[in-house]
Amino acid sequence: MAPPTDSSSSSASPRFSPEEVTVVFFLGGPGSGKGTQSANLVRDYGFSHLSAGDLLRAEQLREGSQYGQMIKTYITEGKIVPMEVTVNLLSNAMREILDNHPPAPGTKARFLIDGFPRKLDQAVFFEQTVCPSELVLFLDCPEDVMEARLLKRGETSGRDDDNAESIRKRFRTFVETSMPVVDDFEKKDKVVNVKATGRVEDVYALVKEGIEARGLHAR
Ligand SMILES: Nc1ncnc2c1ncn2[C@@H]1O[C@H](COP(=O)(O)OP(=O)(O)OP(=O)(O)O)[C@@H](O)[C@H]1O
Ligand SMILES: O=c1ccn([C@@H]2O[C@H](COP(=O)(O)O)[C@@H](O)[C@H]2O)c(=O)[nH]1
Repeated sequence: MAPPTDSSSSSASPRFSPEEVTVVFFLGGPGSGKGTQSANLVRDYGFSHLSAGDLLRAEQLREGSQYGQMIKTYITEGKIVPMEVTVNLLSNAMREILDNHPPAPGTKARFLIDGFPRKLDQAVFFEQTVCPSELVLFLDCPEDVMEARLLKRGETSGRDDDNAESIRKRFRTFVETSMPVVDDFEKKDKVVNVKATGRVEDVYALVKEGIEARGLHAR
């Protein structure tokens, strides 16, 4: 992985300005459907989708990565990888997308950041050093529904953490560490809260309604 850029210093200004990019954080418990709904949002709203979990899994597998074993352990235990690693991966992925696919003149690039921030310090660090977020989309789903979805996904996903024991740990981390992030953004009136128990297309209809009400329109 490239070494941290200047933006990793908390005294630096953000690497990207909100005039240049729109960042939407996409949160929800494990198995709430973030990845599934992200595909719809990419298709209709012109987002670039960045999944923090996918970036970490790719880094884990990258030959020569100094973080590979550490990431594997954190993921299997359902714990949150130290934020500098994740924020650096996200920030570098954003730079690469902007360089390779610059937005059309007069438009801002849109980034849907899936499964991040999972911890309050990550949220603060990202917004200070990478870019402030515009909105937080939150999929609200009970654990029994998420557990059934994840166990089913685990039959084919090959993921180290789609098993009963890791799922239980991920749920605990979500409640104890990630829900406070959602609560904090709620206080700032930045959260679009969507009930995610219905069929994929019904959840997507609610997602669209919620973000359109906040002024984010299809493109
Ligand atoms: N509304 C839905 N109804 C039924 N199954 C769903 C629904 N949404 C997603 N799924 C299925 O549930 C599983 C988990 O969905 P998905 O991978 O989108 O969740 P996620 O929130 O991204 O999970 P994680 O955070 O663990 O990566 C997938 O197998 C997906 O096909
Ligand atoms: O910001 C993040 C996001 C994810 N992780 C770790 O990855 C796994 C899997 O994440 P998914 O979003 O479900 O793909 C998660 O349980 C964490 O261990 C992280 O550390 N930081």
